[in-house]
Amino acid sequence: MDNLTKYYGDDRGIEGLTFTVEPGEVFGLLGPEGAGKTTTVRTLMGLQAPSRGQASVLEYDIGHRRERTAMKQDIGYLPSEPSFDESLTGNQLLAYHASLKDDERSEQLLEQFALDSQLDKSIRTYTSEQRRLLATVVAFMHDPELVILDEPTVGLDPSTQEQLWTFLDAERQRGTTLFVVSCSLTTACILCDRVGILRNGHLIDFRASRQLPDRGPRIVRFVTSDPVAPDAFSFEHGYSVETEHTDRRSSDEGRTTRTTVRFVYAGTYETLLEALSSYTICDLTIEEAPLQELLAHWYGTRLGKGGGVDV
Ligand SMILES: Nc1ncnc2c1ncn2[C@@H]1O[C@H](COP(=O)(O)OP(=O)(O)OP(=O)(O)O)[C@@H](O)[C@H]1O
Repeated sequence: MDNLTKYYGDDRGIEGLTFTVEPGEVFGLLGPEGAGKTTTVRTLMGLQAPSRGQASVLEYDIGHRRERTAMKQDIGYLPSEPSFDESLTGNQLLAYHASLKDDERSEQLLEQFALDSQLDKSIRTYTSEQRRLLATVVAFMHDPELVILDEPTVGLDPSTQEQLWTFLDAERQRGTTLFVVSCSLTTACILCDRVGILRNGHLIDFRASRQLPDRGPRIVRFVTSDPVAPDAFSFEHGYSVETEHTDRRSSDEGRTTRTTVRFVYAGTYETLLEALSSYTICDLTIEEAPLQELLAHWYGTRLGKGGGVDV
């Protein structure tokens, strides 16, 4: 991409994106909601014209209609929300795609994703997981050199997510180039060799996988009746620690103080559980932190929609 820019009227989608994804690389374009990820994919796929700049996908210049058409047959594309003609069966859909771009491995992929028994049924009857896996088969069936994946694991249950990560990791080992667009740091940490951070339409940084945590950070929130020292959760991989004390009436008519501790944590669960084990825990939740939390930590600012600075 060379200075790839897309404006919607006066609204900026992306501006000045310049970078190259190397053959065989798994590259992650990571950004919060509204940062410009979908704009980048839609522009690369030739679904909308750039306002300025240019890009080549494999050897195809996206500025030329014929080259865009040839490019779409050569690469694989997994949209974030695959849509199909619901009246078709899985077999009919695959036959249609095979007629457009060849079929070298759908049989193997269908077996791997346990979809082979579904193929005579209409897509209308598929679960959302089965639809996503069917779209994955369509994206990889012609054994493309490059696959563009838009939010590949959003909305999948944990076991299907795991299955897709394993599949994509095997694809990496086969040498397929993957361009993964995601707002999930966990997906980026697990899959990518390198990520580009998109914020407010600008690419602000690149990080190699060794500069990423092992997993996406979690928000840990727990409530304890024990006193908590102010620096108790200043771990190497913990940050944004907040504590709040509340006074409660207890059952024996006395009063108890409870402390709620919330922090963002990107270390191992063993270290976390060891730190928590010295407290009487009244309540505990651990959930994936939004990407904004990590970007705020890395770049020292609170980020709003699109990754812009919240003021
Ligand atoms: N069709 C459109 N018309 C006007 N503005 C748009 C259009 N599509 C996107 N934008 C704007 O461009 C910016 C980037 O949006 P984009 O959808 O590319 O971000 P994103 O990172 O994909 O976000 P999300 O994760 O929510 O899909 C946002 O400010 C958005 O409001």
